[in-house]
Amino acid sequence: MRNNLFFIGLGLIGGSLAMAVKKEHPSCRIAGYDIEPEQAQLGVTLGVIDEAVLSIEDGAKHADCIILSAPVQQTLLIMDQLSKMTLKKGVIITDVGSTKETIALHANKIFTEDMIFIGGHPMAGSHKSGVSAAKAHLFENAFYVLCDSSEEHAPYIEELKTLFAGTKANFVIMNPKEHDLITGVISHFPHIIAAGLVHQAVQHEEENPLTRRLAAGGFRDITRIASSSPAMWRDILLQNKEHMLQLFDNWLQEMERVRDFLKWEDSSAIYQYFNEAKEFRDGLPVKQQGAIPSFYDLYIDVPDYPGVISEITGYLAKEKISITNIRIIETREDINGVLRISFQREADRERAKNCIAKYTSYGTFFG
Ligand SMILES: NC(=O)c1ccc[n+]([C@@H]2O[C@H](COP(=O)([O-])OP(=O)(O)OC[C@H]3O[C@@H](n4cnc5c(N)ncnc54)[C@H](O)[C@@H]3O)[C@@H](O)[C@H]2O)c1
Ligand SMILES: O=C(O)C(=O)C[C@]1(C(=O)O)C=C[C@@H](O)C=C1
Repeated sequence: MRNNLFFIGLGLIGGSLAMAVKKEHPSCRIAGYDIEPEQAQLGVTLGVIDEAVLSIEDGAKHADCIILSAPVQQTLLIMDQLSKMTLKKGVIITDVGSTKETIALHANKIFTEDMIFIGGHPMAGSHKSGVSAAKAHLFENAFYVLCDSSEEHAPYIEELKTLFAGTKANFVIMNPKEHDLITGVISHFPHIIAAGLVHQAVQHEEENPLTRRLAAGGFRDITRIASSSPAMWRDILLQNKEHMLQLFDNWLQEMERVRDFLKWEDSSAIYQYFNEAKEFRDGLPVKQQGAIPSFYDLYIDVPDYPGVISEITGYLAKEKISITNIRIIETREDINGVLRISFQREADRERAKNCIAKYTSYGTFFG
């Protein structure tokens, strides 16, 4: 068992992985380095890591396994630094980056055979950044891609899976190029669209100041990911440039196609367009996170009075039930509002339903 772990870049993903490791293997000693030392220090305060080190060299020389969890362009630079250091023979080096091909090619070029590089990508996350947002269960049921199919590395891959067993993720081996193409479609390009929709609203706001205030459920849902870290997404796009450029061409054609349906008032084509999308979307697995994290929603019929949100969250806090999101869907004078609370796990939603029934007479239903 590899007992000394070293995380470089201690934000949402590094922190979450460190917590999952510690939960499964309490005897592991986890050190962390972050270019912003207060992040690593916060990691110690929050119990995410055991020790914050002040340089990469300090943490790397004793490590049995090094985890690179910084934005992907930074990962390349950190790899360069590691390749020039004296590390433990047979050290496993892995990363968590959202892109895999450039990193894999770089590792092949610079690491000696005593440095075992296995590229990785736990495919769940959030628009939040920083170690304070880290959660041990972030990757539960998500896919955890490992990009290494070499026979010689098979035993090391097994070691890594054992080390990361606390993530409760589903490990899959994938070719880096294939990984970048698929994640380009279902993760990277959608982030461009979300940011694009926000830019469109900003332009409209100049002429119609009500735009921001009217931005309701649909706009908020589809643009949630526009709140993600700009540095992280800049790096991802730069590393997945070729696939992204192709996806831009496909997207422009797709928008032309639907634009024509509308231009010619082809109502059956418009219906078909939405219906096909709905069928695919409705068919996505809901109990598995995959790259699209599932949120388990609970709707609560609540009276419309100031303080109702804190009443409900108070009951949930009493029973230590964590929520990921909360929103009033509809509030009008004199009628009930509907409060939507999202949970990361189905079990939490079930507990919340029972909790609300215990303390109130408000109706609840699942979304
Ligand atoms: N956020 C997600 O949803 C998600 C999901 C899966 C994978 N990833 C990947 O995980 C990695 C980290 O993303 P995150 O969401 O944890 O971001 P984050 O911003 O929460 O954390 C990244 C941390 O890396 C630090 N850092 C930056 N440059 C560094 C350097 N040169 N040396 C040391 N530390 C450095 C930052 O200060 C920050 O604390 C990225 O490569 C990203 O592509 C993100
Ligand atoms: O849930 C989110 O906010 C995410 O953006 C998570 C998300 C994704 O696109 O699904 C983002 C990047 C990752 O590499 C993996 C997961």
